[in-house]
Amino acid sequence: MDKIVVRGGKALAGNVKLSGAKNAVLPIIAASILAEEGISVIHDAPALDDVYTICDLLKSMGNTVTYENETLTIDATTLNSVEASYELVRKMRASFLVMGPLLARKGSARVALPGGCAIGTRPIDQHLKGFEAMGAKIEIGQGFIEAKANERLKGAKIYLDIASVGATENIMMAAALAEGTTVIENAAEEPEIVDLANFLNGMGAKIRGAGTGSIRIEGVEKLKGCVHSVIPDRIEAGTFMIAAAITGGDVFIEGAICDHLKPITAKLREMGVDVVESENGIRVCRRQGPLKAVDVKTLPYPGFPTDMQSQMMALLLTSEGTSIVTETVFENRFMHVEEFCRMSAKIKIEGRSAIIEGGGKLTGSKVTATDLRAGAALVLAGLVAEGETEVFGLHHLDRGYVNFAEKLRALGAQVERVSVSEPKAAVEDDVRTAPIKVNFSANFA
Ligand SMILES: CC(=O)N[C@H]1[C@@H](OP(=O)(O)OP(=O)(O)OC[C@H]2O[C@@H](n3ccc(=O)[nH]c3=O)[C@H](O)[C@@H]2O)O[C@H](CO)[C@@H](O)[C@@H]1O
Ligand SMILES: C=C(OP(=O)(O)O)C(=O)O
Repeated sequence: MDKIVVRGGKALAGNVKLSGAKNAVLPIIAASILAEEGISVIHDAPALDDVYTICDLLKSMGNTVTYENETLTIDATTLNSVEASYELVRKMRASFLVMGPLLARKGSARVALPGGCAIGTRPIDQHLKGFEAMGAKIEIGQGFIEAKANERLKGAKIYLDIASVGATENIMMAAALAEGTTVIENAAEEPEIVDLANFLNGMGAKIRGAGTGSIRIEGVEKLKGCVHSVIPDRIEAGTFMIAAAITGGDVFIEGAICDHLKPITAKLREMGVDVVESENGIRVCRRQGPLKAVDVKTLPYPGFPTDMQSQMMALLLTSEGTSIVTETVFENRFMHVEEFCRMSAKIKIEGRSAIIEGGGKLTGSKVTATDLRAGAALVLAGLVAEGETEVFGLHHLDRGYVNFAEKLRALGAQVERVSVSEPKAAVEDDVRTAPIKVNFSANFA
């Protein structure tokens, strides 16, 4: 077990290069299962624990996977199982994204129930509703969801009750090989859905409207492997934008797609931060005055992302005045508040809102990441806290950030990652959401 040790007080400066987006690469890897012919080559695949986990899952189903220099090569012609085991699905909910591709290609899938996690219950009813509308029979028992289609899936009109990212992706993948046309209404509009649609279209799918609330998929008979580059990670970009703003630094975030970052850019500007957009990245400039308090409400894209809520909260702690952060996407995504309070933060929770008294001094402390973004947010708070902050629970952070401490250090932060032996009980308590670290070279040998 490792911890990150941060000493506050340095303004960050320089250039940071983004990795590929976790939330784009995971569904793309799942979609690669749809290829009955050819090999998929996925560039800019970030070296993250979640990527290793989904690759292990693909391998457990007979696919051939290799990873070198951030490029994944997936041969799904050797697929010989339609089962996703509890051991792998429990490490990462996104494993459930193999259900749509398996069902469409093989006519059946047996996937362990993904269950809840640290940020909420996260049901999958909208995914299942979509599969059923396409003709699948669903059975749930003994901790597994079994989906079966006696014949090829049929295109259908599916209205999602919630614009769910995962349900939109799972249904889009299943519909790519279905007979006839599927229309997903109230579809999620996240950039990662557009990236997945581009990958599927590269495989031979016929998808239009990804990135809008209405996606139209004309099913095709066969899909082939293709070559694709994953989009840069907008949440990693937003995290570094806040790292710059919180320290009053000047950082260029190379590779950032400004359009994907509009809600974050808008909030930073409202707070008095100068943000310069350009074609090859985004720059957060050295700030002149104090930060202003603002209110933030998380919403599906293009609203403010829930995956940036805790990092934004860290920034608001350093602003002048009172801010209100309202979380509308997940029902339990304020677990980091207690950890911030260990650092002398003044935050009160009222229902789905957190009321933040900004401007007080943050003090270095021992804290634990409660989910992956909370891990990053605690490090950000540590960058401006008085004294030393130690952040534990890094298995969360490793799911979604490549070399976080190293990237911050290259910008001048006093951050290091060190090995510690954590108390056994603390590790066991967290087993439901803790991804088990896999030996990368061993898994991809
Ligand atoms: C791997 C990945 O891409 N993860 C992202 C994805 O998660 P994920 O795809 O799981 O998130 P969803 O968009 O599905 O969830 C949004 C809300 O809808 C609810 N819901 C979802 C599906 C369903 O069938 N029924 C239902 O009620 C969820 O409980 C949640 O409250 O989008 C989230 C919201 O932007 C992000 O925080 C995650 O980082
Ligand atoms: C909640 C997140 O991811 P996941 O859906 O994979 O748990 C996240 O990336 O912040």
